[in-house]
Amino acid sequence: MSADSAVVRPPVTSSGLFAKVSRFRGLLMLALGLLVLLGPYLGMSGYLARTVMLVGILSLLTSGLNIVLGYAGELAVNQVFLYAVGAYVTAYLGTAHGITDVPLIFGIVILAALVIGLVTGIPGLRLGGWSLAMVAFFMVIILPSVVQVLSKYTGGPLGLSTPLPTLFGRDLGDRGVYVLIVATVIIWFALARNLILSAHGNAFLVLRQSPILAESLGISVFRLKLIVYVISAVPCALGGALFAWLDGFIAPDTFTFAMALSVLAASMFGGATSIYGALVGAFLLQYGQQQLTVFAQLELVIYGVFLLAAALVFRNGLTGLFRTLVARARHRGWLPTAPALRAAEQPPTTGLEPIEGRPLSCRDIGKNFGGNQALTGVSIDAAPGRITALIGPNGSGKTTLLNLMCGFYTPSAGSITLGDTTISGLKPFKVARAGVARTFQTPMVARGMTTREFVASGRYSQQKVSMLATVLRLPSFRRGVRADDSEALALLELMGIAQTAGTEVSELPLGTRRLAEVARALAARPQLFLFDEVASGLDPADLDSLERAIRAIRDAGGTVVLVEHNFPLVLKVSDTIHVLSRGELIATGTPEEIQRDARVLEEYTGSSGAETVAGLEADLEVAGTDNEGGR
Ligand SMILES: Nc1ncnc2c1ncn2[C@@H]1O[C@H](COP(=O)(O)OP(=O)(O)OP(=O)(O)O)[C@@H](O)[C@H]1O
Repeated sequence: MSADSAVVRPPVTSSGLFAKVSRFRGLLMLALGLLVLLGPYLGMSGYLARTVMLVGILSLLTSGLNIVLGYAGELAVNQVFLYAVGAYVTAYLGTAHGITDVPLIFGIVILAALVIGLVTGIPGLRLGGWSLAMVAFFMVIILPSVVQVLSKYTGGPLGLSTPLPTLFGRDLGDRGVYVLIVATVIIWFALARNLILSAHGNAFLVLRQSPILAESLGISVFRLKLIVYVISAVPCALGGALFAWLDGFIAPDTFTFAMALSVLAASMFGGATSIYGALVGAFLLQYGQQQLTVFAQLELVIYGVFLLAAALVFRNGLTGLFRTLVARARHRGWLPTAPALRAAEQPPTTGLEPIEGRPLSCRDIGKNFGGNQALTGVSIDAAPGRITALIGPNGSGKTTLLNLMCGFYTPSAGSITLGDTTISGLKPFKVARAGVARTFQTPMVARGMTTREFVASGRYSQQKVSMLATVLRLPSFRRGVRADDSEALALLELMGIAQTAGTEVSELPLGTRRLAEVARALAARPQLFLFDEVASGLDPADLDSLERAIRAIRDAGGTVVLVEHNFPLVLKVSDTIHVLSRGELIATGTPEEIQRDARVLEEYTGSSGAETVAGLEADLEVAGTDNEGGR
């Protein structure tokens, strides 16, 4: 199915207040930004202008933390270090070398941020989680010592004065600095918004919520986290340069641990996963600081209270609270609901474009979990254009074998090949990129994405639209969005759930989520499909859709491996069935052969083969029910 032949992007059907506000939200934000930008020319007081500038600078730092915490899930609170680097580089170049040109300084500062991001991020992210958080804390703690050691350049405890910036040789006065700061903030948030509201932003969401899902989408978790971490350094360093120009003087006591906490508090209070939450949080913190003298005396205590309040009362900050209230109001009918995406007015798609399935071969596979021998000498094959089922009682090793096929486990013995490629031992994201897609026993979906976006995320590793094209909204970005949309909608239609395209995927019922997962797997256009108990929890209508989809994949030439407890489905769709018991392969055959296999009947029913097929089905069905929602 090509993007072009697929379903046309469905029209938005609702009108009214919501649609109008959504359509003009970008314009409203821009108008608000312009109003603030022109503030000094419209009679804004000097005090208010300074507040706006400080809020803007703090929001840049908070935005840096939001990106790394809210989207990469890493508590890297090193924004103040990068802020200091930006400020000192600007001050030093201005005083020692007379370099004050804004684009040049911005270029140097961004480069410095990227280098520091890479140098600290590579080891920090390799160690992961708390180690990275410690590296980040450590960077802030050692800051005064670094300033002292480099006092020849930093002025040590005495600080450095900073000449005013120039733009192409012309001095920027106080108003010019104001415009520069506000314009930088507006541009940064516009670019950040473009990145977050894109396939890359959706990949960030998946990355934070489920590294396992990210890897099975072909995303290198380490690489993407590093990219997010490095990007997050940029606004912090720019904020430092702007602060140096704003105050005209910098000293080590500006870059304190308390400031690091204020950035964390602003992020928590505004909402770490909201694009504009950084502005809300920064405004509250900065305004509070200026208005309440008690703030100066009890700074750390107040930040602590802010953090506690954010953690206990509204975990996604004020913007999250706002979103929840709006959702509730919509639910109760007090506000118009979001525009529903209508299924395309076309008959359901019944076929797929040809898939170049490749043969899967597992040879003498053994898997040992610290003394627990989960698999021993298992050899199975799965051919393109055929459905190969893997059945067996609970604990017989089916999921272990599936996890070996997709790289989540490495075999203790034996090897797995897909066509000519040995995939055993490869990292999961490399196996995914080699052409393997899977679903999970408990569907893995990311919160904050529509079903359409979730299905399109299956295409991410083939994504050819760069982050640069995305933030600048170049034509290639728009082409990518159109292709993603039409492909995702066509696949949702194939699964019979096109009407859910605009619904939050994590809110779908279990059965529909399973079908969305199959559509997501299909979107990756893999050669090998691994379905892990995909039928459990489906009602008859969903089961029909699933059966149709599995057959469509087979008929298109895909290689399908089905781990399943739903025996009627297995019997209906499979070409070959492998039966595992206690980690060993006990039978291989067609559905008819397996139904008559004495060893299989004995394994399932405990008898020597006299039991009926109905008894076997019943046993397998019970096993399926027991297992539902297992992992
Ligand atoms: N990560 C792990 N660590 C230790 N043991 C494991 C691990 N994963 C699986 N096992 C063990 O391997 C054996 C096979 O488990 P597996 O989940 O593959 O069985 P299964 O056939 O998929 O069962 P089910 O139908 O219940 O999903 C079990 O004894 C299980 O306890």
